[in-house]
Amino acid sequence: MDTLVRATALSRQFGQHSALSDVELCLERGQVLGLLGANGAGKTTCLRLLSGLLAPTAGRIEILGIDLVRQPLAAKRHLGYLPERPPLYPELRVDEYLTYCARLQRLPRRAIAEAVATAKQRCGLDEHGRRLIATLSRGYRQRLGLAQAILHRPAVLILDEPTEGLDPVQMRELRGLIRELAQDAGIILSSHLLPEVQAVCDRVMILHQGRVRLDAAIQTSRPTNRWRVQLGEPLAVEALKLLAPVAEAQALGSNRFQIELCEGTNSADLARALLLAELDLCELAPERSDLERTFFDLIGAEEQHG
Ligand SMILES: Nc1ncnc2c1ncn2[C@@H]1O[C@H](COP(=O)(O)OP(=O)(O)OP(=O)(O)O)[C@@H](O)[C@H]1O
Repeated sequence: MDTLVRATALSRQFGQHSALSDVELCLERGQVLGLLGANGAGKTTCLRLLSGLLAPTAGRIEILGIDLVRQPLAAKRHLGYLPERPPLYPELRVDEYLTYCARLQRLPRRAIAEAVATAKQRCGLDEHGRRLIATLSRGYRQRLGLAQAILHRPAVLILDEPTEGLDPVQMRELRGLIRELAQDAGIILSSHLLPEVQAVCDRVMILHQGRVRLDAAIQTSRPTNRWRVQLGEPLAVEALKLLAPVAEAQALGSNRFQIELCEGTNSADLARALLLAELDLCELAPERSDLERTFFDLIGAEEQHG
């Protein structure tokens, strides 16, 4: 395994407030690690520590084996960082901005034009080099933020809520780009959106009040095909098991059931089968994914909106 980031016993206090406590984190090449948590859980603090923008109160961070606190310049050479709001200058053109960032990254002068062209190409900005940043849409600003983060081809990319504020099409494109970038790098991103983490990450760390509550691989092998059904009147669960689309059924109450559908069938097949059996269907809703259930079990439904 090629370990890119290792954080041990990482903590950060703000006065008396403990924003992050005893976090252990490990990122391998090719991996996308998602930090998931409600507002104020400590995600941004964690990412700012890992990117060297904030000093830890305690603990150690190694980037490709280099101590980030003791050798910040050497370690940061391997890091690309996209903060929640990309640091853009609206009065500059895309090319000017990326050239400026390449100089800040101390890329050799002769390598700058090619690095800018490659970053633009990877982020779908080929046609936009001459545009003023002030005139870019939110999605394109985010792409530009990502382009500045990958200019120097870092081994580690740290992305703070990368799809925040994007429309669904832009979101999908950016997720595709993140997966593509992960082919030869390691990526840590934060999000408070469960589907986002499920769509793009291999591992998830759930943070709650600054502590890691779960660190686990994401199961992508089989999408859940479980549904919650409420009928107008009580029914024995065995009767449901006889319906063609139903692979498994479990009673949650006299008229409420959790149903697992057979492969190749969907909720419309289930609804049709229930109606054909002259059952009074009151509600049919997708069951929460495993990650969603875990999140709610660990953190509590009320914190989701906190
Ligand atoms: N500079 C600071 N000074 C004081 N407290 C801070 C500072 N930065 C963060 N905090 C506190 O640390 C805690 C964690 O904040 P953080 O921004 O890391 O959470 P988050 O998970 O990124 O939240 P969000 O999803 O809202 O961005 C919060 O209670 C926040 O108020």
